[in-house]
Amino acid sequence: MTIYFYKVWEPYGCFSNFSPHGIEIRGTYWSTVEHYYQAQKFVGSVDAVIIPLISAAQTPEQAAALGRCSTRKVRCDWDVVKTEVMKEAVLKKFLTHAEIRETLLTTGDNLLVENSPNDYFWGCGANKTGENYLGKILMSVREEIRSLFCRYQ
Ligand SMILES: Nc1nc(O)c(N)c(N[C@@H]2O[C@H](COP(=O)(O)O)[C@@H](O)[C@H]2O)n1
Repeated sequence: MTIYFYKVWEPYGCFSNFSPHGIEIRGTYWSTVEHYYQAQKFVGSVDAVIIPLISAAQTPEQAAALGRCSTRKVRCDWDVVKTEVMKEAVLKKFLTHAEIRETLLTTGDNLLVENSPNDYFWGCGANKTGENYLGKILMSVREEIRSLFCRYQ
């Protein structure tokens, strides 16, 4: 079976990076994975000044809008590091919050797919042919958590 998720208020909404589950990474707290991910785009870039603004954004939608500003310069290695950045943050989210960790584990070996109609990298896109990197990361985090917590095996 395939489990599709996208919006926070829909089934399995806790798998979205926009879900309200904070993470602490290297001593800094981020309200959502999306806040962290968007801010990392500017580490070491000439536009690093935007990082505290992204961090302070009231919502993940606002954080994403700031991070997607086309006039800002993203770090030059972003395409190389972005999946690792995402993996670290998603793993931290599920290690931090026990209730959503249980939800992730209850999905067993089902395929997880971010049903984003316009994102063919992190999601499956409108025609379901996208790369689904967020789903792939969630499944690898599920595997890692299974071996760490030794349950549902
Ligand atoms: N829940 C949700 N709402 C949206 O509007 C979205 N676009 C997404 N997808 C997430 O967006 C992030 C990718 O951002 P960039 O395009 O790299 O700026 C990533 O977290 C997707 O999972 N989700």
